Amino acid sequence: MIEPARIYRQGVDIIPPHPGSGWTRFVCISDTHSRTFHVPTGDVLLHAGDLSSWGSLSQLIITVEWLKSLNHPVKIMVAGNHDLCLDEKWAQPIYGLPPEEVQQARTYVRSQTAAGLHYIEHEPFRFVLPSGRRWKVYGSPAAPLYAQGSFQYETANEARVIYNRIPEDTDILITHTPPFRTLDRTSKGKHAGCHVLSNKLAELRNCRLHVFGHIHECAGAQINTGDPFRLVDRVSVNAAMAVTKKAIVVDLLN
Ligand SMILES: Nc1nc2c(ncn2[C@@H]2O[C@H](COP(=O)(O)O)[C@@H](O)[C@H]2O)c(=O)[nH]1
Ligand SMILES: [Mn+2]
Ligand SMILES: [Mn+2]
Repeated sequence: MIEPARIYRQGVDIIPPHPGSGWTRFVCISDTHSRTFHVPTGDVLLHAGDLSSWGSLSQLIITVEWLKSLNHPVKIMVAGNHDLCLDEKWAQPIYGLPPEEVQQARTYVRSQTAAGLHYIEHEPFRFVLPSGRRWKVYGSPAAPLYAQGSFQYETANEARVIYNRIPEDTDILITHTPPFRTLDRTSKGKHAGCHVLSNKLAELRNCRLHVFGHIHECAGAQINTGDPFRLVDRVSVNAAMAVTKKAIVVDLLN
């Protein structure tokens, strides 16, 4: 029997050649914080936020220019709580950024599609690969409030409004925060993921891959199997690179 998902950790596992047109290779990264890395090739690159070190446009540009230089045919990024220059609500009060710089940053990230790089913020993105496989992605930069930062929510109600926007037929979910109790344990032993998001995931019965980051010290991947109410198994990836410096590669059977 062919297993529908295969997971490889850069630098730990030997990553085999692309398994062929019946598969899609996703390269998952997150929390690069204005640092650049060597990452494996693949069909689709997914970045789950904390693009910049401390939220200025110049720091964001370092990441975006690096992502543009990578040769994955489709590249998708969301922001995170560090990416203040993209957040109209908090860039000014927290960081003192003028509204013009926020607009400049938002226009800049949205204008990279010619390089195959797509910025998504609480919205779906659909694409078709040369193999003919269509994928339905949804991306959100949100995370529970922790210190000051961008795109954070304070209450479960706010979280519900954010995550209820995810379409039921989503195949690939990218969020900055982990869900509660999935690869979300901090070095102090706290599960810092979002309860509302973990409840929402139970409803996303087609979701094959969930990529997130944020909790740097819990990077890794796992397959959630065995739930009789799910239509497909889901691969969960905490792709944070801040500690490991390594990407996680997931091959999904088309
Ligand atoms: N106990 C919690 N720790 C958290 C939370 N969010 C982040 N963190 C810790 O900070 C680092 C770095 O996160 P970053 O967003 O600043 O890059 C992370 O690895 C955790 O150790 C939280 O909600 N609760
Ligand atoms: Mn981070
Ligand atoms: Mn973060």
